[in-house]
Amino acid sequence: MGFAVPPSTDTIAAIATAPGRGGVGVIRISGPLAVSVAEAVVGDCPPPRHAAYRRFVDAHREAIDSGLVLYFPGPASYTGEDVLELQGHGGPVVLDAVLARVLDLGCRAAEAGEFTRRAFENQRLDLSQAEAVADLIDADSLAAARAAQRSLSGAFSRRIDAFRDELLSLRTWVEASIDFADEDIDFLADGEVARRLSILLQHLQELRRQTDRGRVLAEGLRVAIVGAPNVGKSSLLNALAGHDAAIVTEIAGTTRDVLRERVVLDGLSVLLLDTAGIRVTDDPIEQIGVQRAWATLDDADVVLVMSGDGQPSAIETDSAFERLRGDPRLLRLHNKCDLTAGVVGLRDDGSIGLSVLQGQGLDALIKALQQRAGLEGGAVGEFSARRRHLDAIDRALQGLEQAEIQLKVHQAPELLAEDLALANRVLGEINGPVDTETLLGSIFSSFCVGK
Ligand SMILES: Nc1nc2c(c(=O)[nH]1)N(C=O)[C@@H](CNc1ccc(C(=O)N[C@@H](CCC(=O)O)C(=O)O)cc1)CN2
Ligand SMILES: Nc1nc2c(ncn2[C@@H]2O[C@H](COP(=O)(O)OP(=O)(O)OP(=O)(O)O)[C@@H](O)[C@H]2O)c(=O)[nH]1
Repeated sequence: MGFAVPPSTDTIAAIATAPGRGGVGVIRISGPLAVSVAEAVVGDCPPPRHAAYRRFVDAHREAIDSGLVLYFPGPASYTGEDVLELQGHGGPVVLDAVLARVLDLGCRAAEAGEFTRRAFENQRLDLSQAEAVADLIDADSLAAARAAQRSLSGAFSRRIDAFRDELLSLRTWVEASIDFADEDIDFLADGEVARRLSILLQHLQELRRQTDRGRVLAEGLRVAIVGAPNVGKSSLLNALAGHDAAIVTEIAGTTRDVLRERVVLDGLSVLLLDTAGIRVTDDPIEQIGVQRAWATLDDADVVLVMSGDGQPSAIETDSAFERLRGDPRLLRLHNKCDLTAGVVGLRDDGSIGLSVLQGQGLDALIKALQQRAGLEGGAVGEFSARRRHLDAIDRALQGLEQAEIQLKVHQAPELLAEDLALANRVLGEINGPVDTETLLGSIFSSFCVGK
């Protein structure tokens, strides 16, 4: 695809198991020195893909550890290069000693995510599959892990590729029609292009919905809480988190900064955001805090608006919240129902009655959040995804909408073809190859060392 990475010449090594004590600890080595490291440390290189039990020796032939050795010759390996695994005892001192020996033999300590980066560069994985490796490790619910596993095995990549094929076929057709334009056939007039374009748009919108579900699975549903002072926002946060994550007091305005808390609610990963401090203010220092709170709110998937039962919410009464009026992300909560004997749980108008103090109505809230995530009633996400992917799909959608305008309003087939090409290019960033070091760096640096 016009994107060549020079073969890696150095050999990388790292402890691949989690730091600390463990039953077994694995040292992973990838690169051209793999075979010679095996010969030096265990005396021989075992046959490919067959575990062999050996002593691991230091430079004086004294045993540091004993364990299993595995050799995967490239390209049929995780990284696509020669890979060696030394599976020893999982003690930190032992593992450090074996790693030090391997580094002495000419290997370099791997950076975070470098094994997977090599797998990507050697086309063992595409970019969204590489991201799925990290999402699988970071999964905080079984549903998230399953979705990440599906993306790792290519479920998401195939959907993107299939859509790009569809896009390409329309583009080829449009471009061919442009070439034959002087044959006096008005190809736009028969409506075929318009029909196919509208089907493409529908397909991409459906893919966007599924990608958003996958993003929520992998990254968690972002749930912000707003409301007047003292209505019980922090109490709700603590009740959902199951511990005192926020400070609860009877003094109004206790919460000063944005609090974030990741919780798993009935299998749904949720990032709770307590955005206190939104008010109209002339104080420049306060304004910074207010801006930060708004930025968090703008990013939220759901905005919980809490008021005392029977009281109007801050959205109605407080001009600072004006811009949230009518926002489809709102979910209204009426708290302190214990004081009013108001209806607890889901109400006819879609709002929810709670008594956080008595732990009532929380299950109705969790159910409503699951519904907002598109994952209620045991629905499964087909794949995991990230905000980066969603952004690319959004830009592609804009391209297709633009294409529709070119077609309907301007009847400009050349511009239409260009918009289709743009949509295709943008979607290409999802699976790569991409050659921007910043993007690759930001993706792989968030991995563990040894992955
Ligand atoms: N010991 C160990 N366990 C591990 C890993 C590892 O590297 N080492 N993994 C590390 O992430 C995961 C498994 N991932 C892997 C992915 C591909 C290949 C591999 O050798 N692929 C070849 C051959 C495939 C085959 O025989 O069917 C290939 O794709 O060509 C190995 C591990 C989880 N468990
Ligand atoms: N009766 C009753 N009191 C509650 C309930 N939930 C919270 N409270 C009380 O209301 C008071 C305020 O609760 P917080 O959770 O601090 O309220 P907040 O909205 O976070 O307040 P600020 O941080 O000041 O904005 C505390 O005394 C809580 O114990 C409830 O369901 N019923």
